[in-house]
Amino acid sequence: MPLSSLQVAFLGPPASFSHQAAAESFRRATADLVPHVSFADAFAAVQRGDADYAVIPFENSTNGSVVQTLDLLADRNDLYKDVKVCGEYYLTVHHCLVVRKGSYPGGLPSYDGSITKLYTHPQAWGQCDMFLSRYFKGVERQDVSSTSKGAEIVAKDTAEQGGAIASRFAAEYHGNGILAENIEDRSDNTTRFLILRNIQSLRTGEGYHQSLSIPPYLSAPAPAPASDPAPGQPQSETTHKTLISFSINHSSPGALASALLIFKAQGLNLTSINTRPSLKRAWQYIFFVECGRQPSNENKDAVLKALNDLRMVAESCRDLGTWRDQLGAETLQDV
Ligand SMILES: O=C(O)C(=O)C[C@]1(C(=O)O)C=C[C@@H](O)C=C1
Repeated sequence: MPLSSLQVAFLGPPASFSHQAAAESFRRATADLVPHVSFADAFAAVQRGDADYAVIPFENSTNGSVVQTLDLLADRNDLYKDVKVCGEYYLTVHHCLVVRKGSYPGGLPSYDGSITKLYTHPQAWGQCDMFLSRYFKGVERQDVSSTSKGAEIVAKDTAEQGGAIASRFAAEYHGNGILAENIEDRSDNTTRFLILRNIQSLRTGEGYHQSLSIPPYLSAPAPAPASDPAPGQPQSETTHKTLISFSINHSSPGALASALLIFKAQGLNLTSINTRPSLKRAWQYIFFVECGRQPSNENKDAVLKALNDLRMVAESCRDLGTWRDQLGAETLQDV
């Protein structure tokens, strides 16, 4: 029986950066890319099984973590208990100042300062700070659900002179003009997206990945090689990353230090730590720890052991998934 298309959720409307990341990361699969109005909707679609995967921004090289995503991963109300990370994708993000088609034909050199309102996703402001301070100081800013939504508003609303920060793709998709291109502070501006799946779904299990010829990083952990490597030698060059969230009793001295030492004891390399408020008590946090290991026979149970030990010292603890690093081992060591 032919396999039906994969359903891949992304933050819409079409032509958002999330759309681009979804299209690029599933380019080798037969997939329907389905827009959702919020990250929460995309998480819910994966939890319900309406979507096989979701492609969700996690952090940006200029502006840092996407807190909305961290809050959804924190899952304080147990809404997304089967949603886990199975891959990642890095997208270089170039922003444009998008305007209504036909306005400002002379471009930025002759821009007269008449734009009264700017629209974009909250993540994009901090990525274009220098350009905005130079040309749009004091102009009202309105957060919208995505960069693409901002471009759509500018195209439709003829009552005001609006501008949006969005991609060239979004400008063209919504029929806009472009006042300035590459307005991001740093030319290497990159957003890392996480690829989420439902761990209960057979359609997103490892066997399914392999039968579909979809990107290898969606089938982490990697299968063991035919012959065992020499003791101490890694099984593959690719680092496996794991994301774990936990909360601890802050009143106990050294509780956080003890929790972090567990990763070291298991030979897991900590690559990032994020926090979000627990929302149980003020000034108490949920910690998100990302750790990496080069898979070897010696460390194949390292994550499981770390989770078991963590459960002894943490108030709560959750395995949010393991996947193959897409940056490459050398780059990871440099960071
Ligand atoms: O608004 C979009 O186009 C998105 O896909 C969201 C998002 C984000 O939240 O980081 C994705 C990439 C860019 O960093 C800016 C915005």
